[in-house]
Amino acid sequence: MEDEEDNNLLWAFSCENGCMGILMVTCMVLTWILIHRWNQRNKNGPKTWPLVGAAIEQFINYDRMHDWLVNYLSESKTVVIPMPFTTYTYTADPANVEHVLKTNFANYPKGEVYHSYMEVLLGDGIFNADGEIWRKQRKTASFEFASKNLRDFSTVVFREYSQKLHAILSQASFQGQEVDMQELLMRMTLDSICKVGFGVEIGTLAPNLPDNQFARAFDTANIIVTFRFIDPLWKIKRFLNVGSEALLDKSIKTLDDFTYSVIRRRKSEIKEGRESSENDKMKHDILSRFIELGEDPENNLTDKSLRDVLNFVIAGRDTTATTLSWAIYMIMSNSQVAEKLYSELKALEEDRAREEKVSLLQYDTEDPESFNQRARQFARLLSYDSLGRLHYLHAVITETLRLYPAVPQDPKGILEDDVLPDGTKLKAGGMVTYVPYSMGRMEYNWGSDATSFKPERWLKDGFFQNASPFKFTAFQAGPRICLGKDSAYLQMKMTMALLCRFYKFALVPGHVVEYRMMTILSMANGLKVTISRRS
Ligand code: HEM
Repeated sequence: MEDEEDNNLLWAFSCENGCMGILMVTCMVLTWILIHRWNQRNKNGPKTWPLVGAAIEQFINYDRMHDWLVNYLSESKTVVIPMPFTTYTYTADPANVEHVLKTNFANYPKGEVYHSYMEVLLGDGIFNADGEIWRKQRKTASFEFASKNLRDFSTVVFREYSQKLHAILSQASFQGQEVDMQELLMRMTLDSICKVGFGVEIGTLAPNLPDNQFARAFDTANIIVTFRFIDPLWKIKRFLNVGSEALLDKSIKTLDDFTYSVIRRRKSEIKEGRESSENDKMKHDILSRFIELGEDPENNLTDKSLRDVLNFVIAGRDTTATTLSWAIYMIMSNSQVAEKLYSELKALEEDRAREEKVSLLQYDTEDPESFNQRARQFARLLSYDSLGRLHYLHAVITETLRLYPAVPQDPKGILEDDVLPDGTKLKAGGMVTYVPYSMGRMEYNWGSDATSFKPERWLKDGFFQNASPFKFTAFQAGPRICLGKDSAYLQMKMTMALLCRFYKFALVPGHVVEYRMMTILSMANGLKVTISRRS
């Protein structure tokens, strides 16, 4: 009996001690958390929690992450966000951006992590390389992109595909059908970049909008490698070859089969062309030019490095299509801009007809035949030089990129500890990200009307004026500035000129336009519109 009482007493004591212990630990943890939170009362950026940093808040805001950053960056030009095991620094300050992208460029590479995630798709291509490998490719590619041959060839290709798009829209307008502009623009830019890059016709913009194996594999691979950045299990899945990684493997095989067969075909065509010395068989696509350069052993271009022409497809396709989608959305939402643009295009049409000594064909907006003929005539008048005269259109596209940059945030690795011009300390191994989406919306960068869509801000006496590339960062800046910028403007201006001269767009009622959280600022639900014809 006594024993039993002793045991009960012992039990009660140990329970009491246990409870006290738990209580003490709880109090200590709570005090730690309270001190941690108290110390942050004057801190810029999101308030963090011990160990997990700002991960919870970032996770909750994941789908609206770009606007989440806008809120913090409008309070402070640079914010430092602790995360589990690392720190992310985001900046919208042009001085800091110049430091990262130019002044101390060597300290901020794409980095090993990016390279390992993207290698399966991009190999060691220009978009995915650092150091000497990147430098060599940049030199060769810059030379090619500056060539008049490539520019003339691109102009012809972009005109041809804008016309194909015009024809699809014409049919939809006569039949009163809704279309998803983003989907059509994605098809157009894929077809045209495959033509410019590889010299092949993949035909996804044919009137019946066919399914295409290469296009599907390309989209799937692109989505899955992007998903790797937020999928902690991708390496295990890859090792086991299951789930998304198995699908990626299959898609890469399709892309490789296609690319290597084009390389083989193009090589033999070049050889045949030479043997028969038929100059008209000469090709101006990027792949053909690289094959020719590869004949010089100094350039050391293997089939594997020729396959990396895919980098240009990745770099140029979605960026151009999403920018065009947002530009059309901006024009729909700002009718005065649409009208000003229409006037500029009508004036150019008349000027060009005069210059070419042709009379403009009469047409009736209710008659498909004459309407389409006049559009074809206008397209023929759109040359590289005449597009250069469209200053208002240039401003419309640039203003779109200011508010809806195709690459909304661009992270860089940090090789060594550094200090940004505003005093922010950066630790080696972390990430620093310049944020074009936020930069375009900051009053401290663009004045009190920063969030308004105003193409006029880019014009002086009717002429387009550039801004510093460290403030307008849609194309990056410094030694790695986008190589396809001029080519992208050429295609966007060609397409917009033809579409905005002949059509008015209206959003399908109830259609919600919002971005999808991806590396490219695409529209989550596409851009569903109805189209009417203009006189
Ligand atoms: C609106 C259209 C475009 C936008 C907004 C855009 C934007 C960008 C940005 C932000 C980068 C830097 C990416 C990074 O390093 O993380 C980049 C790089 C690049 N872009 Fe573009 N781009 C566009 C169109 C194109 C086109 C049409 C091409 C080629 C056909 C192209 C070729 C490249 C290449 C090769 C690079 C890598 C340059 C290097 O690392 O040295 N881009 N672009």
